[in-house]
Amino acid sequence: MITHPTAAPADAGATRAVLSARGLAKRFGSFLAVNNVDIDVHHGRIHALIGPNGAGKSTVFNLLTKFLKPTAGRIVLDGTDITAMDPACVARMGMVRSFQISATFGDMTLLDNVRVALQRPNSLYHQFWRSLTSLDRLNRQAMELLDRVGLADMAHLRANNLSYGRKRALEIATTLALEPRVLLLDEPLAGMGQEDVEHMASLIKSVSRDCALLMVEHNLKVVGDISDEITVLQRGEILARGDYATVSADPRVREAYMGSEDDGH
Ligand SMILES: Nc1ncnc2c1ncn2[C@@H]1O[C@H](COP(=O)(O)OP(=O)(O)OP(=O)(O)O)[C@@H](O)[C@H]1O
Repeated sequence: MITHPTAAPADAGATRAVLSARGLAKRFGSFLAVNNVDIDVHHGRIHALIGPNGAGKSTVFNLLTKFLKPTAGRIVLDGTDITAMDPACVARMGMVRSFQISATFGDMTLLDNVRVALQRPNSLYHQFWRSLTSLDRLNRQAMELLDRVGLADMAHLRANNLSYGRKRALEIATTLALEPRVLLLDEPLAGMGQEDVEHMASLIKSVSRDCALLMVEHNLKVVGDISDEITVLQRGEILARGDYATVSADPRVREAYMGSEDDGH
């Protein structure tokens, strides 16, 4: 079945979207980079934003995370209109963006990296920081997060000593310290070898159980394996959306990717 680009997905009403955008548009001068994009990201689900180079994925990502101001449209987070809010404000509301910059400190141990993240103002654990008795709790929590991303046995290594893939797993741990309601990942698999890709893909899947997750990703094999819903952009507009079987069978999507080097299959 091919879904109409502007129609809401069939099961969109089943759970309320944590993050929702309607009629999103972005103009750079006279160039309309994004036009009339609707998107819903649900708790416990992975929504992948895909499309050929220049389709508008990063622009939509930056609009949703408030790094760009939309020319038109509305963005709602947990029922609150965040269209006019700044990135720091939406971060405090639980929208966490990862991978646009490295979030780790190379000279610090993995444990300290996660402890720093747990002490950030928008971390729910910040409140424990001041009291000495809370240090045990902080350490325990940091170790739990490292364990969750498969790095517990390296807790006392310096982050600089990690492989690229493990650094990114550490970034996930520091991101989780903020207890995101919505997690936005910008090309989380970029530059990784196959083994790291598989580890990161299963990590993303496991993380998504506790939040609403949106990722921009070029690796279509992984997108197909772990996404619950996919939005395909082309020239700034929604070309198709639905589950992987739906969008991959859509002749318009196939045509959009023809000749593209992005297909991870
Ligand atoms: N700040 C800007 N000023 C002018 N044009 C821009 C700006 N940012 C993006 N664009 C243009 O908007 C279009 C969409 O770009 P965007 O980076 O969102 O695409 P993308 O799908 O993320 O591409 P890629 O997969 O190559 O990263 C492109 O034509 C790009 O040149």
